[in-house]
Amino acid sequence: MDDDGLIMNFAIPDGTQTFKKTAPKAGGLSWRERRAKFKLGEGAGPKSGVNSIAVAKRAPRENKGNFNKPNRDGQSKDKQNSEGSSGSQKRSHPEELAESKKLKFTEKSGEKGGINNTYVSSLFTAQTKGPTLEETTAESVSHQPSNAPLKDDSTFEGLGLTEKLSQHLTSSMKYVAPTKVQRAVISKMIDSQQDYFVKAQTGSGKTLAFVLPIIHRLMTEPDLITRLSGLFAVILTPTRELAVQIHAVLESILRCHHHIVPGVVVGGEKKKSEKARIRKGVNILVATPGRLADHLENTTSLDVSQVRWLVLDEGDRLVELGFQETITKITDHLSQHSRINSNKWIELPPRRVNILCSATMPDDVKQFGSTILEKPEMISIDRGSEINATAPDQLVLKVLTVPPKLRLVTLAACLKNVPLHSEEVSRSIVFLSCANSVDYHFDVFAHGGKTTLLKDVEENEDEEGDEKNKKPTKPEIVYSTAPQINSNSVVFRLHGSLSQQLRSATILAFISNAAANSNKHFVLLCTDVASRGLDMPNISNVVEYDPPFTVDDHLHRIGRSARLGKAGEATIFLLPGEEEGYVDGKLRVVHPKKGSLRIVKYETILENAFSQEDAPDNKTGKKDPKAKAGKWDMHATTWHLEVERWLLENTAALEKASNAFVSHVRAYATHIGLEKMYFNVKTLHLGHLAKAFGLRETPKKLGSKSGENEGKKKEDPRKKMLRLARLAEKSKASEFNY
Ligand SMILES: Nc1ncnc2c1ncn2[C@@H]1O[C@H](COP(=O)(O)OP(=O)(O)OP(=O)(O)O)[C@@H](O)[C@H]1O
Repeated sequence: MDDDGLIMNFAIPDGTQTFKKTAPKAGGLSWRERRAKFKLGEGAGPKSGVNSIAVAKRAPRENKGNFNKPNRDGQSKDKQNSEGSSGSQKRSHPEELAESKKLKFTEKSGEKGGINNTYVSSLFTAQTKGPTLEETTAESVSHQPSNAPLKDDSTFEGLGLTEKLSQHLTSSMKYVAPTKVQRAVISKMIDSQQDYFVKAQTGSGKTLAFVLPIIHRLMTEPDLITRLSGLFAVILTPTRELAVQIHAVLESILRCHHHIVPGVVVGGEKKKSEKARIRKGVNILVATPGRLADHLENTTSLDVSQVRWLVLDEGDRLVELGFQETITKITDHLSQHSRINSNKWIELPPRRVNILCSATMPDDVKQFGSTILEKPEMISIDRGSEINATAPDQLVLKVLTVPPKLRLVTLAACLKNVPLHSEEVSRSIVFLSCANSVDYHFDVFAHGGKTTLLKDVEENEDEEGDEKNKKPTKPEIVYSTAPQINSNSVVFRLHGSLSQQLRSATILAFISNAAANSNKHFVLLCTDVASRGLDMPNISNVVEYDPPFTVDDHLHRIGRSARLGKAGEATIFLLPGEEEGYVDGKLRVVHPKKGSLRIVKYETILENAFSQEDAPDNKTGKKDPKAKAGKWDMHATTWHLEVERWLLENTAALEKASNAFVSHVRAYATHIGLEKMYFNVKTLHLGHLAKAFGLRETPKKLGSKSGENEGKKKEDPRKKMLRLARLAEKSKASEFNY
């Protein structure tokens, strides 16, 4: 087990120290110099913004009311520790005077100072380590989509599917032609009994690729198959949401042939109604592994003696999440209980066919797969090799190198910048590393907004009506308007610690295309629980706010956009320094198309978003009297100060911020060994990072509580390392990812 970073991660920071860097420091210009160059036209930014640096130097008095102390102070880096004095706040924003007392701002130099030894550091400080990556200035190139339906004369019927099924696909479901992976898999599976690995890019239609040949064979069986005929196919998925989604796909395809019945069993609270459904009979069962194993053990009516297909969808994720043991248990059970009789159901495969499917297929997954699959054939549609997976060609990835302090405000800016569509909903997905961080950031954007509770949107009972869903003890929020983004945004959250009812209600509300939602921007904050297989409409942008744990996770996350030939965009946040090496080291390999990876300056994003603060308010049509044209950096600072102020006034929110920060750092420490050269917890500037959580100092609980270990025997370092590694591994599956 790789211990790198784990022990260091739990060292106690004092809020002022920066960790000794093990890798060379990033060079590059200071924020001020870059900004000045940018404004002089050496960058590509628009001219609307006023050069606050130049203004500051020419007319310090004019800028006295500016929160942005670094601008005012010119080059004296060491004296730039304050967002603004109470006097300065009074001038630009009178109502903030009272607040400023609460904020205990200090003008003292250095990082410490102020009442209770608190300090407020500026967002835009010159000492911030700046990005070194060169901005991409070349014209952006657009590429032909690599995951679209085929444009040659391929048809579903031409692949051998029945006329009834093909017509249903084209007429009712409006699927004109198959995709590459569908052509390859359907033509093979339609009459073979071979096992397959299927690897194809995200959004290329893999679900239909394995589902259609199964349905076709069940439909064409001479003896009519009905729900009473038995269970013939099992599809396993790593998440409940994906299972529910695949079940919905099956239901819509089977509208053309009602005799075949699909079912779904997932973790949650409806075991009794699941049992009832199984008892009535299902022919294709979609399940999460744990839940299926449970039913195999406890539901006597679940007869698996006729199972002819086992599909492991997102197979690599199933392995990563440690489901191998459960899956092995399931396959052993299936094998032991198999009673396939070749005289019955003569058109179905005479043995169980196994398929493992994903956009990424690391070696260990293939190894594990080979223990279940028998002499499998690999069907790989990726333009890369069998080993390397790539992003869809048409997807554009924007890389933003953002100094730690500016992360939160830059995220807000990204979300503010998403264009709205008068006819439909725009959607963004923001990936964070852990559940605590999702909850906290939800509150950041939602505070002051109007919330919608679960009881307002949930369905009252299961379709069988034999089990009422348990009511949560306290009201759960499904979504909220997000005034901290703008008046058109609505924010949602999804992670594994939420109740299943809330998770389902959230997905349903997020993908709703109700007319009333036109011109709205839906933002889903989530962990990697939403990174696999979920197919959601109109995702304008996927934001990887926290870096992925592996480059495969990156491909799956961004794959929520640019699906089935549609254009798509993703943005990844990196920190200046070692993280920038991730671009050439990993990202360019999986985004090989020229111009598909673009380095973008965070200043451009901030300027676009916060210059808008000068625009008339959508509702009132009036301009904000406080606004100063083009002073995006000041507006950005004000936005961030509002967050800090809210935290100071709200102890529960402050506690959440602190927990989120701690979980975030711990999650960061779990990056895989191979990628630790880019994501090394030892190189994080914790103080600056805390600022991006609205905190003025690093939470003490990151390390052990003071005095906690006094008098205790010093733990053997090797044992400690192993203990912490085990702890991190354990929590990885629950707290961080799932
Ligand atoms: N031939 C087709 N024509 C039109 N739309 C299709 C076709 N096949 C699939 N789709 C649609 O394309 C979308 C993506 O399909 P699917 O979810 O199966 O992709 P995937 O390859 O499994 O992606 P991921 O790797 O992210 O799980 C779905 O909305 C699906 O309904």
